[in-house]
Formats: sequence, structure tokens, C-alpha cells
Amino acid sequence: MNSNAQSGAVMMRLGTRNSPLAMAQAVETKTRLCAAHGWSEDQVELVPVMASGDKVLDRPLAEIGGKALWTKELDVWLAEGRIDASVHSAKDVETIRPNQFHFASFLPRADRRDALVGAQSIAAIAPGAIVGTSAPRRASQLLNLRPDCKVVTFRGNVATRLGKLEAGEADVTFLAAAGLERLGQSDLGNPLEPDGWIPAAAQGVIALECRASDAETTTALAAIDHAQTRAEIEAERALLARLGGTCHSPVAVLCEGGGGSLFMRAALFSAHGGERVDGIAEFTPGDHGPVEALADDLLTRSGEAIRQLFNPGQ
Ligand SMILES: NCc1[nH]cc(CCC(=O)O)c1CC(=O)O
Repeated sequence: MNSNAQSGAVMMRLGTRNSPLAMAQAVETKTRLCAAHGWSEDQVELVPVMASGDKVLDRPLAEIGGKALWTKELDVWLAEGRIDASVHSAKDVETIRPNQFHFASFLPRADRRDALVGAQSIAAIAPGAIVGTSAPRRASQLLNLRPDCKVVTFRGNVATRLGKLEAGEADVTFLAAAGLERLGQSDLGNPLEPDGWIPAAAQGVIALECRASDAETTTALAAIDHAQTRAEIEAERALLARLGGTCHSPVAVLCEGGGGSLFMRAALFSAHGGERVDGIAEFTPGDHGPVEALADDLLTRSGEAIRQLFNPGQ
């Protein structure tokens, strides 16, 4: 960060992926930073960085390297000091991160739900419909509820996926309601209530990472941290860490609550949705004992078809 506070000096360089959704998230971050610190627009510089995850679009992320493909270029830029902080979709950030970085801020959580595009509800999907998704959690959860559906790989940014739907490559797809909202396209999706459909860990949240050694940036970012969101995301990530979940692991988790108590529901699925294990936990923010106990209990109750998709203890 630039310690020279003179008017007009760039105070922070924010690295971001260059997809339209990532850019919208970076703009939101910049707006919040300027409001919190009284900086003008040109005092926060957005630095778009092309991520490998945006280059290879013909294969599922889980096959080509997982969530690291969203972070590795930004990580290099951050480590080399070419940017002061990275803007991430919290859901896309691997469970285990380099020690030299830390999450200095989580912005207030937006809509956490998945939305269905092309059908009103899971029950309303036409029998035998083709559903486009590359997310193991979405595919397995869908097949658990609707074994008659056929899942096909669907990657690319939001516009690409909507284009594939338009072109008839699938009848239905899922998109994060938060993503549609940030792109001004909420009207396209039908959000699914968490009672019947559990979203992904950290969905709907923008996370800001900086170098742990950079006290100035850490302090500046802390001004826009949202405590409730942090409590939820840290708990959801603690569950993933305890499960040893990877991008191949169909795990759904949602944490909500307030007033000093958080409530978590989670489910694990087998690859084709034939098996499913559900559980809940209640805990106080920061006390992840019950969350870890939930992870252990879910794996204990799981059969081999689910357990083989997780690496607990790693
Ligand atoms: N993996 C892609 C991705 N990462 C974050 C979002 C949406 C925004 C969010 O969840 O914060 C999306 C798109 C989607 O799942 O439809």
C-alpha cells in the first residue's frame, strides 16, 4: 500500500480476475473502500489478471487443477507486490492457503442461494431433462433428488453458461443467485430455498486477501470487514478443512444465525447422488469444535462411495 496519503495518490492496487462477475465484485470492493476511507475513485486501482480457470473452458475444473486455477496468477502478483490485495469469490478460494497471505476482509454476504435457470423448482424440472453443471455438489445433489435427469459439463463464466442454455446444450442450469444479482440478471433465475437445496461453502461472499506482513493494507481492509459474514465463512471453511474436501467432493453447507449463535446444516453426497448424509451443528462464532464434530460425524455415517471423495486428516 502507498503510505503517501497526499490527495490523488493511489492508495491500494486491487487484483481481480477479469470476468464480468469478478470485475463487478472488484468495483463493489473499491466503492466500499472509498466510502470507508474517504478516498476518491482514482485512489483505488483495479488490476485485472487473467486466471487459468478462465482460459480452459472445455473440461470440468476438478479435472484440470481445481480451485487453484482461480487463485494462482493473483497469488503470484500478490506475493511479488505488484498488487496490494486480491479480490476473490470466497467460494472459489482453496481451503488451504499460502501462509504468507491472510483474509483481511469478508464483505457482507449477498444472496447465498443457488438459482435455477430454465425451471421454476427442482420438482418442476421436466422428466429426463438435461442439466448443465460442472460443480460436483450441484450434480450430485440434483441426481439425489432427481435421478431421472442427465447432467452434462457446463463451464465458463455466467454469460457463457447462459449462452449454452440458449443454444440448447441443456434444458436447465444452476447459477449462484449472488452472481446473477451482481450482473443485474436476477430475473433469469429462480432461487432455491436452503430447506430443500443447500448451497456451497462461502457462496455469495467477496473475500479480500493481502500479504500477512502488510500491516497497512491489513488495517485498511479491516475497515470493511463484516463480522457476521466472517464468522459464517470461517465456520464453513473449517468444515471443508476437517472433511478434507477437494473440488471433487460433493459437499453442501450453509451457516446462518446471529445473536451469538450460529446454525450450520451440511450434506455430503456420493458422485452420482445415490448416497446422501445430512447433519446440523449449533455453535458460537469462532468455536469450531461442534463444526469439526459435525464433519467427523458425517464421515462416520457415510458409506465408502462418499468417504472415498474426502481426505480427512490432511
Ligand atoms: N465457480 C464460479 C463462481 N464462483 C462464484 C460464483 C458466484 C458468486 C458467489 O458465489 O459469490 C460463481 C458462479 C456460480 O456459481 O454460478
